[in-house]
Amino acid sequence: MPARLSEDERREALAHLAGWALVEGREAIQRRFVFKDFNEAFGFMARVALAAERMNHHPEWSNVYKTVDITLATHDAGGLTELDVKLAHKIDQLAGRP
Ligand SMILES: C[C@H](O)[C@H](O)[C@H]1CNC2=NC(N)=NC(=O)C2=N1
Repeated sequence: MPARLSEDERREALAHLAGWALVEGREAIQRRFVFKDFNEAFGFMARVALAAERMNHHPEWSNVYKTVDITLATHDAGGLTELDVKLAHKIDQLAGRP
């Protein structure tokens, strides 16, 4: 498991992740994705699930109809690592919203 990012590294990573924000009171990042309908939302989740499994790095997420809320953190490290940054970029790409 990679090491936690320093504050500078976190700031630098966030600067390249439009749409993602630090979670209040916790070392994690979050983003909301709103799709056209449930089918689009769930198709996206299926693609993210496959990518996450390949990386062995998994999101915390919830889905209500066409909205998917995602939080990323590296539980084993107790904070943010490069794995979260990598998965966030992959998720943006899969959502078609880089
Ligand atoms: C045993 C297994 O490799 C670990 O539990 C992995 C699985 N997926 C994971 N996903 C996330 N987000 N954080 C982790 O620390 C993590 N650890």
